[in-house]
Amino acid sequence: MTKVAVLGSGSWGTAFANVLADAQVADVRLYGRRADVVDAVNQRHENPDYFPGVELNPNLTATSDPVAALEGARFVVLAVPSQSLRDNLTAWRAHIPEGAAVVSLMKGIELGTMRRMSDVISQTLDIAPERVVCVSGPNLAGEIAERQPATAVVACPHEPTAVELQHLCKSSYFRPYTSTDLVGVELGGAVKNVIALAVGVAVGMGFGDNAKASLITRGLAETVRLAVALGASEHTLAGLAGMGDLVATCSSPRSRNRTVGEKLGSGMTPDEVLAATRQTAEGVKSSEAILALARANGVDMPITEAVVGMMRNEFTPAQALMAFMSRSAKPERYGL
Ligand SMILES: NC(=O)C1=CN([C@@H]2O[C@H](COP(=O)(O)OP(=O)(O)OC[C@H]3O[C@@H](n4cnc5c(N)ncnc54)[C@H](O)[C@@H]3O)[C@@H](O)[C@H]2O)C=CC1
Ligand SMILES: O=C(CO)COP(=O)(O)O
Repeated sequence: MTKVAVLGSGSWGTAFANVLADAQVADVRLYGRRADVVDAVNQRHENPDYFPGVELNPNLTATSDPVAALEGARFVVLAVPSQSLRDNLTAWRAHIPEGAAVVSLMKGIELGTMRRMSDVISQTLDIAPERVVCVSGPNLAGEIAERQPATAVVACPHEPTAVELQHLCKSSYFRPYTSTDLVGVELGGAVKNVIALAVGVAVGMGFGDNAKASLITRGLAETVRLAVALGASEHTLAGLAGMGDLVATCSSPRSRNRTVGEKLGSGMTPDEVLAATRQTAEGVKSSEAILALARANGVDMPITEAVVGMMRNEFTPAQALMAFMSRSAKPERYGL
């Protein structure tokens, strides 16, 4: 059986490891830092912190020893916060098997370097981009842990590797498609978190579906502008990792990013919101990196700019709305 190591036993690491175990074609080992989580997965087939009452596949085993998790792995799946990926990888690097493909589940851009996660992986591990895969799409972890139906995209510049992972994670409730457009798939996942923050702000301010749909649609337009400028195909952004994920995240009260925005929109300060947020809301930090990336490439991203301004406490949600609505009148454009 193909061995797969999943490193990170938070929300998505646990749910994706369970998808792999349910697909029944891989031997899956989940690494977690916390002994109590590891014990609960092994003994009660549950991760009570994230999915209380949800029964995980009994064949899914967990360990708090990364070396044991990584031994013999054909795929190494990474599910940690984007901003800690580089440090985590540096610690794990020596134990990642030669020739293993490395899979990013992250949806963020590194602060400071403006790098996509696949780039951080190939740089830190000194491996070719063809060995790096990204899985993304409309994948709210809670729904997937409950085995509700979902689709996703498995992206890798080396298509056979994407197909190999596709077979390992295809199950009765999880339908993965493949793509070779790693740039488009990664940017779709990272930028949608920022747009979900903006949608959350609108919800928190008490606005309705017109405002939400407007932000989703113009959010997609600015995502496409950035992605195409960086070499992605605009078709990718019309697909599951672009529009699909944007719609799911912006519509779901389960989204951490949308929830952060909602709190901001309802009058809490950025500091108060962050103090009340326990899980990873990638858009908070990635919005800064995405805005820097946009500016470096001459791309206009007004919604991202508004989110950054609100998170920096430079202006209020009401001021951000005013700034957006009073932009110069122009023809509607999608993409560049
Ligand atoms: N939760 C979801 O619905 C989905 C999340 N993602 C992405 O997956 C990535 C991981 O997110 P989640 O699993 O939701 O996050 P989480 O906050 O639930 O879990 C993060 C995990 O990383 C571990 N970790 C390792 N080093 C860490 C450090 N230095 N600081 C904090 N935690 C550290 C934590 O112990 C924890 O197990 C993010 O990029 C997120 O955007 C993607 C799709 C769905
Ligand atoms: O990426 C996700 C859904 O695809 C999860 O979104 P949040 O991180 O906002 O919860």
